[in-house]
Amino acid sequence: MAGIEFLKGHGTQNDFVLLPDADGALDLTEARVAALCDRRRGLGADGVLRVVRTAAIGLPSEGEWFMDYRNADGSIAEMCGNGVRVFARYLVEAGLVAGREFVMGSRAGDRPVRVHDDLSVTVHMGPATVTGSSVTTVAGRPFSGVAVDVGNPHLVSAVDEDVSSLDLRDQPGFDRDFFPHGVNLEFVNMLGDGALRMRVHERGVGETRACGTGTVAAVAATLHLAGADSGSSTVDIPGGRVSVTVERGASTLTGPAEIVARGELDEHWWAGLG
Ligand SMILES: N[C@@H](CCC[C@H](N)C(=O)O)C(=O)O
Repeated sequence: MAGIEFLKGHGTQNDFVLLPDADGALDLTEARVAALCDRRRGLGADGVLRVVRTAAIGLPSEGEWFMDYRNADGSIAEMCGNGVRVFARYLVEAGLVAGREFVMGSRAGDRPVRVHDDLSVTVHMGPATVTGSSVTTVAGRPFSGVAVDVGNPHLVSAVDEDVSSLDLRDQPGFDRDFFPHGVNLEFVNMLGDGALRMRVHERGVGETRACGTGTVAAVAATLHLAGADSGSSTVDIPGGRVSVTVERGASTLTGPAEIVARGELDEHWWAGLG
């Protein structure tokens, strides 16, 4: 029985299983995504990127290819900034796009990308919009934060202590009335010259080593706290470094994209997950 093609990749160690599925034939249930992402009973990943033609998924986009993103728990999210870079590199290397500048679809809208000669990728991430303020609690301690919408929801807390000292193993508390669909929680140290250090607890995943949309949210939030609405910054996350520019109504994210492995899923295992 033929297997199902997969690739494994990561962007600043935010890791993904890619499932090439041009015609949208895979039945990608929540249970299958959760099993694939499980680091013991599956391949292990923070999320799944289904590579599907826009025409096959039936969602609006000018792009030929659509990033159908799922979190490790099987939930659907609107956007993934690290995933988009890995997805773009895959499209280029698989010869599925002409050239290195193209538009990809996502549930948060179209994302123009450019794959550079060194295979890092710049993504036009759209607006990063400050939507208010709220509070998160880590181990019972409250941290106030700036809420930012980057197509998906974020709450960014600038903290005085070194972010590496925070215990993010458990789900931090947040206001479910403010974030009825959940939220990604970023904790940030401002290092001077606009540089940031960040850790993140992602909706639908837990702590990850990087979150691309989160880095854009972090730059937008810290600019907001400084009374500005545009600027550029590097953001250091446990998995590496990205560069972010935020302007009024637009933002870009540049960072690495790696493909680590490719292979076939066992079809009996897949079928048994239902
Ligand atoms: N890791 C991603 C964000 C993935 C989606 C997020 N967990 C959500 O539920 O909104 C990134 O790199 O942006």
